Amino acid sequence: MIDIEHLTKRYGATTVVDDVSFRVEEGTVAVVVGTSGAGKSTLLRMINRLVEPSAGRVLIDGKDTMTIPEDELRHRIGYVIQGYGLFPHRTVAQNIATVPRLLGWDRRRIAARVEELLDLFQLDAAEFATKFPHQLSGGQQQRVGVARALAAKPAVLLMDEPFGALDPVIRGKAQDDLRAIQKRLGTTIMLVTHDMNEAFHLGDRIAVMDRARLLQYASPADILTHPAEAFVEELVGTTERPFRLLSLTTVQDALEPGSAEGQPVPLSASLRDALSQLIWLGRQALPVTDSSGAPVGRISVDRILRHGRADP
Ligand SMILES: Nc1ncnc2c1ncn2[C@@H]1O[C@H](COP(=O)(O)OP(=O)(O)OP(=O)(O)O)[C@@H](O)[C@H]1O
Repeated sequence: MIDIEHLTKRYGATTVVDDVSFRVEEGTVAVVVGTSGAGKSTLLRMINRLVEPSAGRVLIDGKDTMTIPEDELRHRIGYVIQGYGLFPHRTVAQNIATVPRLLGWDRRRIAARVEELLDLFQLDAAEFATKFPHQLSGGQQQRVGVARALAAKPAVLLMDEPFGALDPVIRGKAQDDLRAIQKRLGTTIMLVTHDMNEAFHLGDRIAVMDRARLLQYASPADILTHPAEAFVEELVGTTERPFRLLSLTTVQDALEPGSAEGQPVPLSASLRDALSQLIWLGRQALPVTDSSGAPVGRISVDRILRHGRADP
């Protein structure tokens, strides 16, 4: 859990983060969005004290970060930046082993951890452990960067535009993978991005910043349906609103009893994907199946449209 309390950063007469407070609950993902120069990266970097706050404080699991030695703090908090910051002359295994080595883990424990992480990130150890960063694709480097940040099992992971350098297809996959790994490990994540789709895809909570101030901190659905200020509404994109809302809800939440003809939709699909399939196939309703492929009901255009309204 991260508690940010009245956090402020000034450079001379300029305030770049202005009295920001919010809590990131344990095991959840908070995404910080906002325009360029809003203060997002500075806010993130105050969590691990790469930037010293001018005022306010940060507590991690209730402990004031000022009472934790800086080295220890950075070992306890994973940090991933755009470009991944991999050491070019170290192999993938050596990169991943960086923090465990600094912490004095023994060789066998480090080797086991590296293998475990390569496996988790779907990188075949026999092929990748001894490669150097320049021998990897952007997507593979990105995975190694996140694996390295997670090596010492940090409770908190900070990510600054972690997918910024990836093309849209790889980016979507990397986001899905991160979400799955985060759920599995229960890591608390604070992630900075420019990309609203990414914010809605990954965030349990979204923090909207503008000109050093936090304008709103709320769930994606709340940000969409109750934007605190005109700026938030604008940032979310009014034409995108219903589609974003539909992406947040699964077929399970709009399931109707009964059956329908046609290609079935999985229960776990988003309403956006279900609507897309309904439009494409020219149907008013389609059957729904669970993960075993068994029919469990139907999904209809009418029901989906109700979920995309401002006031359902
Ligand atoms: N070391 C510094 N000295 C002076 N000003 C700084 C320093 N670091 C950041 N700033 C200023 O603070 C403001 C916020 O910067 P920050 O990088 O936090 O914004 P951001 O929201 O992350 O922007 P972007 O999305 O473009 O990365 C900017 O106006 C920047 O110029």
